[in-house]
Amino acid sequence: MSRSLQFFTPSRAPYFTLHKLPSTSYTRFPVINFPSKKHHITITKSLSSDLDAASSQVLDSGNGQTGVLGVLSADNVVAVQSHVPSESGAAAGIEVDAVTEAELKENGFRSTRRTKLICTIGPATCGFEQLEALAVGGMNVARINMCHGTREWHQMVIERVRRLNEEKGFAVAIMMDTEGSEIHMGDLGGAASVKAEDGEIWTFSVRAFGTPRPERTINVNYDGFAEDVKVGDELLVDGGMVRFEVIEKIGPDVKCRCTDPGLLLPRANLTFWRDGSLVRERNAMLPTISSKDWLDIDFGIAEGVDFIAISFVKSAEVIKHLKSYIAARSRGSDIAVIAKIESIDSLKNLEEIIQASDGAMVARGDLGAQIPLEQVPSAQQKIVQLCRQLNKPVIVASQLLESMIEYPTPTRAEVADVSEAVRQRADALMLSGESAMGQYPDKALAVLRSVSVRIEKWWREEKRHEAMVLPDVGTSFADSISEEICNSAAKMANNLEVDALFVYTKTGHMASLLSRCRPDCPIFAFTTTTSVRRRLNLQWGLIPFRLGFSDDMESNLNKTFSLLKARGMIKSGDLVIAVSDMLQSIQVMNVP
Ligand SMILES: Nc1ncnc2c1ncn2[C@@H]1O[C@H](COP(=O)(O)OP(=O)(O)OP(=O)(O)O)[C@@H](O)[C@H]1O
Ligand SMILES: CC(=O)C(=O)O
Ligand SMILES: [K+]
Ligand SMILES: [Mg+2]
Repeated sequence: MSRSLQFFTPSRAPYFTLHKLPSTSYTRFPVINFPSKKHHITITKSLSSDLDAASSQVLDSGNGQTGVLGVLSADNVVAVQSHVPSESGAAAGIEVDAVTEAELKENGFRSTRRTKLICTIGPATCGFEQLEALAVGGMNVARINMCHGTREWHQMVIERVRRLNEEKGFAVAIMMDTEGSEIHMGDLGGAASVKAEDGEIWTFSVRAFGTPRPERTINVNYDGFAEDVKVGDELLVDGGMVRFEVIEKIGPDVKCRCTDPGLLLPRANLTFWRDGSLVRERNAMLPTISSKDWLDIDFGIAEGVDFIAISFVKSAEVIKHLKSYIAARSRGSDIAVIAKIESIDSLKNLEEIIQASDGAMVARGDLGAQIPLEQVPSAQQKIVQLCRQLNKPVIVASQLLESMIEYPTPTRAEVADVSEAVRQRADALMLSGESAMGQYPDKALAVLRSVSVRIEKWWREEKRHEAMVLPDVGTSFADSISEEICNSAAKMANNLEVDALFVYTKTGHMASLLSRCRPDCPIFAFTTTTSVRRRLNLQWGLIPFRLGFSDDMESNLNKTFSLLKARGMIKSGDLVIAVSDMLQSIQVMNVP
């Protein structure tokens, strides 16, 4: 069992962890996070009881070059904390995200970020240090897209994220996104992109082309492609990023002329249109979850991912089927299923689909290829609202900061789009290409972070959030009680201007009910397992802590107060409202 200690410096971003090796004292920490000379670290007295005998040796020995703490002088200390990695039986301790803790201390907890951030991991961000930089930058969930990369690659990313959590005290959740069986291009023989110029003739075919891939050929994954398209159809790549017109069919080969030039990306989505409408022939019969997806899902279950996002969901049935499949296979661990809303069918069956899922994603990339672009914003608004009413977390995804794939600053329009999603109070925002293969993943994440914090604060201070009717979602009387308690507690929290809501929850349900109310103060969600803690990381306003607790609320509260006070996360006099799913009550109190 490794025990680690974390040190926070005044400048917030750099933090580091020391690992105790089984026999010797402490090992070096990664040079990438080593503080610059101007940071000084001290162990505060109140915390020194957290450190065992070996730690004082560390303080007295070593040299800065190798990253041993000893040479750092003893001024300007902010905090030192001990952190015991997950599931190591540290019932007495409390675990919270290292970055959140630093933020809480620096900004005071009323201004912590409420909107959660998801980063798609790709070649630009799969290294351990790159993942760590994203975690430090506020990534709550790492998404891996099964459209791209090999099984080994995905496994490596999952392993790295898990290691980051274990070693550095993060709680980054993992979301696996299925490929789905919609029509898409092949992988371009390994090229990152290819340019299609105006007027060029390209061949689209199910034929497996040799290597090197002949010029201007594109492999298509759908066997019925040549039969289903007609001469004169319009072929849209990624919903119109590049357009072709079908000019001739020769056996399995479909010849097309480029009418709107642009970059073709590996595995880009293909749709074809006839007389201004999307053509849905036999491809409409393709299964939502393909055989390959089922294998990927087995892989996700085996790896214990936290979320599985299902692409191109058409009906609630497929979600129900998947949920029972997971329940039968995943030994009690609870993988949440997210429905990606990105097709016409999913919009038709929206309410049923969301009801059956554990959350939804507004997948604007493909959605914008299936409905007219100008309908995407209203669809987004509707999905976000419905999810909140049905108490399901909702993610707004795709092209939030698309220009940052290439440029270090976003466009004003992109910032406005992000602001709108934050204003709608979606649970989470997602980066795709910006973090997977862009040049500025950390900067893109920083933009999401700063825009979220700024817009949340502005709307909160102006008190301009429109009230939303929250229909009853409880299916039993006990559920209804929990729901009423949460609604009332959130209302009281706003009226009394409390500093934080505390919720003690085993399954996370009470925490989500509070999050649904979007209260003005942050919600400290205490839960006993690391998997629930990671899952809560997707939901608006929740700061998930792992904490062992009992049925005795009095003792839970005392324990929490003293642990949080010792770590400087709350102070005497702070006003708190506490609810729990063990005891149906609302407690209002000042921290003693
Ligand atoms: N694992 C990966 N390996 C290589 N490239 C990747 C990987 N993941 C993402 N990318 C790149 O990042 C781009 C954006 O990622 P994103 O996950 O949004 O995929 P997408 O192909 O647009 O599909 P989807 O509709 O499922 O989001 C991809 O087009 C691809 O070029
Ligand atoms: C995220 C995704 O799948 C889309 O926008 O299409
Ligand atoms: K996908
Ligand atoms: Mg998609």
